[in-house]
Amino acid sequence: MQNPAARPRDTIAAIATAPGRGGIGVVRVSGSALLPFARALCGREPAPRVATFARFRDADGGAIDEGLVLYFPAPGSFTGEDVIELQGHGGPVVMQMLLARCVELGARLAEPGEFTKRAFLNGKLDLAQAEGVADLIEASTTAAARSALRSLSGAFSSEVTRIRDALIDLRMLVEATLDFPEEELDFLERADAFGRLAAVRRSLESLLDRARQGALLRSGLNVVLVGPPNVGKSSLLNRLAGEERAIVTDIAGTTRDALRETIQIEGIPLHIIDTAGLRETSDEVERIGIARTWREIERADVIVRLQDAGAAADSADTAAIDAALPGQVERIVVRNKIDLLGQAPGRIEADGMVTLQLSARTGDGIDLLRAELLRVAGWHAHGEDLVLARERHLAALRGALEHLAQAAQRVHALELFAEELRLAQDRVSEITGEFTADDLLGVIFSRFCIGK
Ligand SMILES: Nc1nc2c(ncn2[C@@H]2O[C@H](COP(=O)(O)OP(=O)(O)OP(=O)(O)O)[C@@H](O)[C@H]2O)c(=O)[nH]1
Ligand SMILES: [K+]
Ligand SMILES: [Mg+2]
Repeated sequence: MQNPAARPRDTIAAIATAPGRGGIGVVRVSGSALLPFARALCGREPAPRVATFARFRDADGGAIDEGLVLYFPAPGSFTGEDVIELQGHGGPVVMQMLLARCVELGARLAEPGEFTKRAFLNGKLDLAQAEGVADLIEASTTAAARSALRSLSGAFSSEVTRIRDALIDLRMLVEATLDFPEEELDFLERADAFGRLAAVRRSLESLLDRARQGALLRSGLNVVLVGPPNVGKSSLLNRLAGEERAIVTDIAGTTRDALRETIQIEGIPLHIIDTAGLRETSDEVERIGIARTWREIERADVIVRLQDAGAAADSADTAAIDAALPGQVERIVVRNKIDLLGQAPGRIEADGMVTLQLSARTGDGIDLLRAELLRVAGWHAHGEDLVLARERHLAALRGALEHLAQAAQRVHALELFAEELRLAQDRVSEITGEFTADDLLGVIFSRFCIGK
């Protein structure tokens, strides 16, 4: 747990509403013993936890704005400290004046995520819940928002805590037997220690699976459209996006800059990237565009490699592209323009490689591509129990599972068995922040927005 002496005590303030003009703007202040602050600002002490009308005053007693003041005495507040919220008129100038007045009264400007960080340090939220706050604000789909709310309300944390507790029970059992070396295996078998280890592994695997699905919801996938010029990459982007985003012409080398368009399939954000067609060229601008294509390919989660359905499947240009593409990235081959050949849409799987036949122009077969994108993304969960995981959570869950796999192989060396259980427990505890380095906290909270 955190050292209480290390708790921050200075007063912080920030505009908590989004920048720009709005009907209402909120300045949030957190610190200790804020009543004198409120008296100086509002001319009187607001009652706790009720909305009080007030005139916000400058140092000379002149009005800056009028609105509502809310006062949450410690520890019954978001941060666990005294919190004051000033609801004024949502203009950027008046909000800045109100914020400046708070600074004049001794507050300093809050860093990004500092309110939530204080809530964490004061034990109001664990780390996974704090991340849920940021993820809810940043959620780009309704499914992502629902999962973030589940994390925020502690559903993810309590699942993690249950697994941690099962590991602690198991460790206690194993460590208790270490003193009786003759009977230890017998004793552990009677206590079903190995059955319990298998059960913890199953719970971790299930959580990791749902966390992986959640990670997909959170950040989506980069899907890069590549191929020779004129095969219809830009047409396919437009078809997937449902609008004319990219320029389409019959001139080879039309697309230069990579163009990115985010679409949703079953709530999963997919970042579709149209690129410059790959070929040898002496055109300087096109060459720069092609260099950008390769940069996008490096960042791809899925590559959709297009070819003209009328061209030979193993034509020299597509063969050269295939040879240069990274082998470990998921790849879908699309034979486009089947309308010109009068062919029906279709899906062919051979040697683990899926080829789709479709027409970007007519839209025939586009559903096959959508379904294929979900399939290669590994999307299969639809339930309410998704976890909006971050890479850090996935790494911790994977690490814990590795230690448990090691433990399962060490049942004849019980000290090592116990040690692997301890390491697994540490990894699981990283998620809720019981066991987390300070520099990691800095990284996590600095990515929040100001005022949160
Ligand atoms: N008949 C037919 N024509 C298509 C289809 N898809 C694209 N085209 C045409 O093919 C030509 C090239 O399409 P683009 O989408 O610009 O191709 P691209 O791959 O983006 O080309 P570059 O940006 O130059 O690399 C245009 O004239 C499109 O109208 C299709 O499915 N059927
Ligand atoms: K073109
Ligand atoms: Mg193009």
